Amino acid sequence: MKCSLGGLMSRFSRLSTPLAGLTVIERKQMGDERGFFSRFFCRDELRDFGADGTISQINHTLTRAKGTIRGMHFQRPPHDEAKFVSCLAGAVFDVAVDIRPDSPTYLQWHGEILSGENARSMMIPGGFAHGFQTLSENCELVYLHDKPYAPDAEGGLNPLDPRLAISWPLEVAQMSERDRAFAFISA
Ligand SMILES: Cc1cn([C@H]2C[C@H](O)[C@@H](COP(=O)(O)OP(=O)(O)O[C@H]3O[C@H](C)C(=O)[C@H](O)[C@H]3O)O2)c(=O)[nH]c1=O
Repeated sequence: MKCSLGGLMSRFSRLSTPLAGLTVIERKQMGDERGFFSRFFCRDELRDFGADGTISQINHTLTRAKGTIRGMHFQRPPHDEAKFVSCLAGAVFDVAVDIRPDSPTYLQWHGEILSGENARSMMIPGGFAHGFQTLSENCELVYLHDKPYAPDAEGGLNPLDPRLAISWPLEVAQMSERDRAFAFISA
């Protein structure tokens, strides 16, 4: 059964990125005088999310200060998770880093602005580290994960690592001690 009101109209647009497997999904908003309705996720249409479009966990974060960086986080295999990242309030510069050892774009990054306004999500397969910088105050993000949280399998890259050279838009306002402590990648 198609995931739409009887018709075959897709509820999402897809934008490709320079990193294979990393996709930007744009939610279509069906507006009327009251506001809009949009489908946030649809397993049938987004079956390429993770293993088979299955959602294992949904997380929600609030980041209060503009300029804060969270990341760059990942889980090691076999817990390497796909993430569907959306910003419902505020705006963030969302970044994924290719950490697939055999990838031709290994250690390359791609960034997108996600905001409540632009209705965009980053669909990130396993094999990427993820992080973001807030571009406004009080940013709320929702993450869909295709695998459960596995703290013993957590890893991270330093968001300020010169080897990654991520072009963060703002001065860094806040980072957790844990994120600051991630070692730089040796040359
Ligand atoms: C990720 C996660 C964390 N936690 C606990 C662990 C800590 O006690 C607390 C905060 O965790 P952390 O400081 O890792 O939160 P963030 O720095 O926002 O990390 C997240 O943001 C970056 C950008 C991501 O991409 C990851 O999804 C996620 O790591 O929540 C859980 O209980 N379940 C979870 O799935």
